[in-house]
Amino acid sequence: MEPVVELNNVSKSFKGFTLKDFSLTVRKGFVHGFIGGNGVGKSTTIKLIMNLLEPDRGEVSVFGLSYKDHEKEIKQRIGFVYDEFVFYEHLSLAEMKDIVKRAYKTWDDDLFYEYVNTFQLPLKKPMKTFSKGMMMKASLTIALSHHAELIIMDEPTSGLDPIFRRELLEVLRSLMEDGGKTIFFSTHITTDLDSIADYITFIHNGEHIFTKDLFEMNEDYALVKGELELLDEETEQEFIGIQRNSFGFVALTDHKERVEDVFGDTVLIEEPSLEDIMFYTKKGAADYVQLNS
Ligand SMILES: Nc1ncnc2c1ncn2[C@@H]1O[C@H](COP(=O)(O)OP(=O)(O)OP(=O)(O)O)[C@@H](O)[C@H]1O
Repeated sequence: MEPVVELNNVSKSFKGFTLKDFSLTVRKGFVHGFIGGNGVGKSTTIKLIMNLLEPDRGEVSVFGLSYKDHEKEIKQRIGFVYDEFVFYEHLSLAEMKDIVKRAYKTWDDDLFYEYVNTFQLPLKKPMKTFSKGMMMKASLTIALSHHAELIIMDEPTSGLDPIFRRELLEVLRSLMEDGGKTIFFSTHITTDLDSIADYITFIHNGEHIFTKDLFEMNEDYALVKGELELLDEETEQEFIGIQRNSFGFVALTDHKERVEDVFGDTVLIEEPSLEDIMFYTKKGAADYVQLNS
């Protein structure tokens, strides 16, 4: 499958934080969710993809092109939705549109007004009067009005109410119906991804933990609950992370069938949420560091 974004062993350091040898492929035609806790490097990665930051090491390419020689072309083909206020506050949306449209060869006024209608946005009011949800809608409207092939969004749903989050997911879903488009977005609201993402990348403390197909994740991962006596050095190997309490243990595995064979009906097997997968994967990594330090 054609890669739209490729990061190859990219590193970027700030005081107290390093994105380490980060590699990532975002494939054309899919929705790719980027998950991780606060301050783990999601925005840094997105800024590297957008060429808003330069890597210390490694390579970034978008549409198979490098920013060094093709910055303008790449930016023409991306719709970017950022989590911070990027517009001039005193302008109205109509005024903002007139400024932004000059930058894009493929700007489409009809499409712009269609989104303004869908989102019921005021065209003439200064944008400084917009609520956070309205700002996000305005930002999305601008990002979608030039027929971008790749939509990149940094935390588009954070701080938004559930109704708007659902509306946004609907817009993204209908965008994907046209085919040929790719969406990459970061979030820490993992339930938003369950219904829409094809691939998930999990980042923790600047490290790429995994990129997986969501469908395969649902097939392979399981949350296992049982009594503490079932755990020993050998059976513990079956799990990515284990949490013990006075009633027993809860653990995550990524080879459900094998665990079913090993434990039979002595354990309860449930479908994990993405949040469970993040929690136990992080826990497993922390326990591993503790055991080996
Ligand atoms: N320009 C910068 N200069 C110095 N430190 C930075 C800079 N940008 C980010 N950092 C630090 O790098 C770390 C990762 O930040 P980043 O914004 O990428 O995290 P994030 O996963 O997007 O977090 P959140 O979900 O909280 O927005 C943080 O510790 C942050 O303080």
